[in-house]
Amino acid sequence: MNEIKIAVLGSEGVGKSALIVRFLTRRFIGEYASSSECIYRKRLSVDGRQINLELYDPCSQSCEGKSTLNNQIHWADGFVVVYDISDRSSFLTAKAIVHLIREPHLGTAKRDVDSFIFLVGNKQDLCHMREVRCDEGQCLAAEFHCQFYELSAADHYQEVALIFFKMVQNASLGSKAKERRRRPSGSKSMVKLINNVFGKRRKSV
Ligand SMILES: Nc1nc2c(ncn2[C@@H]2O[C@H](COP(=O)(O)OP(=O)(O)OP(=O)(O)O)[C@@H](O)[C@H]2O)c(=O)[nH]1
Repeated sequence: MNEIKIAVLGSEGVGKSALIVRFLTRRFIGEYASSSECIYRKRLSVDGRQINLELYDPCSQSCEGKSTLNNQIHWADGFVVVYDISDRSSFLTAKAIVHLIREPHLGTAKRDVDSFIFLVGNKQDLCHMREVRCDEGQCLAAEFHCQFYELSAADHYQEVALIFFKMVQNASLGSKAKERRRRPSGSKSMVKLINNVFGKRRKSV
């Protein structure tokens, strides 16, 4: 059984939890608890192989047990780096994160050869408020050898699912015999995910 670890990174409010919840439950809820970092687990069958997927959703706000970006980078096999197309500062943060992931000093070969980065411009449904052009995302992705997607967690279940499946597929091809490193604290099952979505502090759209 393969284990694939994917970190979903990006600045506060870009829709990291929305993307993960959309993938895991097919639903866009619109309000997500964000007071703690967590890992969601899912078992998948990809190309006939059983995969134990772990999805890391960091806490952007200050909270106990917060892992550093460096730890997140060392933990993950692949990265979904998210920005909000209607928020230029989130694009700059995404750029900094991608840069950091590609930094040679952070890495071992795992970072340079095996790591996969998908750059995702979320909230495409807010294109009337767009601050980041699509070609800017494409250029950044090309510069850092990432795959690029622009979508809306609110509107596009199929695209969201495709991103995670592709990432798992890529990472599973490159993940054989990888050493396991420190993992961020916190862990949530699907039951806790549901509680998390429905039961905690709410944020409005
Ligand atoms: N219009 C629109 N809103 C979205 C979309 N994705 C997420 N949102 C909204 O953006 C807000 C933030 O979403 P979250 O998923 O909590 O963002 P996050 O990146 O996990 O935020 P933190 O946990 O604070 O880091 C919520 O109000 C979501 O409903 C989208 O595709 N379109």
